[in-house]
Amino acid sequence: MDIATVNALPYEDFVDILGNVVEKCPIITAAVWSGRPFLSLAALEAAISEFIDALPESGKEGILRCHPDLAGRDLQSGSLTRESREEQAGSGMGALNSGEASRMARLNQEYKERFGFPFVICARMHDKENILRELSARCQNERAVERARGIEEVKKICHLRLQSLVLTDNML
Ligand SMILES: NC(=O)NC1=NC(=O)NC1=O
Repeated sequence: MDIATVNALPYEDFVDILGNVVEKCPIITAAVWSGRPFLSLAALEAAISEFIDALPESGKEGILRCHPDLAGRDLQSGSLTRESREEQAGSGMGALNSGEASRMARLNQEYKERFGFPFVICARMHDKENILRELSARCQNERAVERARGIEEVKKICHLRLQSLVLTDNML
């Protein structure tokens, strides 16, 4: 699908197709719909990014809380969204040994207790060793730093999800 097709989508289809580019936050897609027509995929992405940046801290933290833990309960119970399932599988979250799995669970819990929102990282850009290293390191940060870092990661996840749905302009 190219950006012209995206611009021609009725609202329902726009949200059906693009509603999960930010995990479990279709409100973001619903909000940017009124900004069409988008001159390019980059312009659509910028509209999403601007909507997120304009949110108060509570809104940003709400977006982070919509993300399932890496190698967490949702993965164990098979209730991840398709996108998250693919992302987590790709980074080896489904293939942790028992030591790695318990370390992930402990660090995720520690992170969440410290910040009040979950650790979020763009899993497609990391392997499991890197994710564990990042999680351990980022636990030491301040809340404001992690809120901003988590939102940066949300935008990377969104970028890759959009790339898989909409042809980038130079591919037309
Ligand atoms: N807590 C997370 O970082 N979750 C995730 N990152 C991804 O890239 N996909 C997820 O489900």
